[in-house]
Amino acid sequence: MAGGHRLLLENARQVVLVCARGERFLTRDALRSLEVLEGASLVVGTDGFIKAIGPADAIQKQFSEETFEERIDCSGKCILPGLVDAHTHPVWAGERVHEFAMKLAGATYMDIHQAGGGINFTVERTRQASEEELYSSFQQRLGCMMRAGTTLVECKSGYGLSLETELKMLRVIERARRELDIGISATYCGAHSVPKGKTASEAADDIIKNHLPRLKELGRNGEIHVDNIDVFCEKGVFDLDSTRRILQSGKDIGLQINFHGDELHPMKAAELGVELGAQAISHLEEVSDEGIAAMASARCSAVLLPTTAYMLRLKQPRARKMLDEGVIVALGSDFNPNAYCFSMPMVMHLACVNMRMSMPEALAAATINAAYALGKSHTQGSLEVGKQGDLIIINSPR
Ligand SMILES: N=CN[C@@H](CCC(=O)O)C(=O)O
Ligand SMILES: [Zn+2]
Repeated sequence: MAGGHRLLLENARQVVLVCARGERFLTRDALRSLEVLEGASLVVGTDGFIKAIGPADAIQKQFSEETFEERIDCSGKCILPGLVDAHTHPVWAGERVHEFAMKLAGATYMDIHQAGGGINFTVERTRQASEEELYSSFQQRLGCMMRAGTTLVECKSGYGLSLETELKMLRVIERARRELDIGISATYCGAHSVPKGKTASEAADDIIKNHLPRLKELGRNGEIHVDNIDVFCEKGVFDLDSTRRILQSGKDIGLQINFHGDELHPMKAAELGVELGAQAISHLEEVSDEGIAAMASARCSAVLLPTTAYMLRLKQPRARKMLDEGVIVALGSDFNPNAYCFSMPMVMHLACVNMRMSMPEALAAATINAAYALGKSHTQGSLEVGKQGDLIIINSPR
């Protein structure tokens, strides 16, 4: 239709752009206050991209001759960029409620892991599940995330460990990427735990010799698109050397490095990530001062996960120090059978209360900086002309 557009959002009390000058991330002073327009409207074109944002009367004049598939009166409401969840484990079968009871009785995450529970428990259940079962529960979980305002989510494999089940999980993620109205950044996390009967080094060899070449082939054929490579770099899981080998091999086939580091023990994972050119490192409860400084200068983003520290009663990651030193701080829900949280608003709230982030810092960390962690801040994470029309309207004046 000539002169036609998909959507007109009219006369919002506020349009929270987050940033307005094509910034790929926000740090330091830029986090003191975010870009906000009062009494503004926004137009999304038929291609799904933002065509105009501005004062309501100016947009009304500019588009007076145009038609829209849908118009929404946003009077008294607030428009925000869709939230970006930079870290989730959303494809799995079974549940681990008995482990929650064990933790309440005093067991640590690693006690349970070393006894064969935790990730390995979920691996058993996920191996037994059909692709259809996994897709069905995954779809429901994504629905819950969307209802809480998430429009772009990072989704990891990692409850297969064997090539067969890792590929089953990645096919499930690929299907959702094609069929559902939510943006997905897919992560291969075959090094989430060391499979029974193997050492970390043997598992790394298997990944490098068998898993990654197959992923490369499937990517080339257009069957499965994977964006990131992840490893759980932790004492008693993957040591620094195995982590280095896996991440470097993933990078060699074109994947962005985005991994779990310095969570339960100081491992110098941040230093390793910077050395390898990682886009993002998650957790970082135990990161060193040198690791923080290195991440800041390398523009390697820190994906902080307030639900994990809360659930496992860990010490909080040092968000304030990271922010003060100019690290690109992002947030993720860490949704997984151990941390059952779909909601980025809840994650922002925990980041403010428990990690002492300000509200603008938390919102930037859940939008533009989380998009940066996924290498997608050129298209998502703020409301700017030319970016995807991923947005949420909240029934609140500010
Ligand atoms: N720490 C490693 N992985 C997940 C937990 C996964 C699980 O326990 O199933 C995390 O990020 O918290
Ligand atoms: Zn995780």
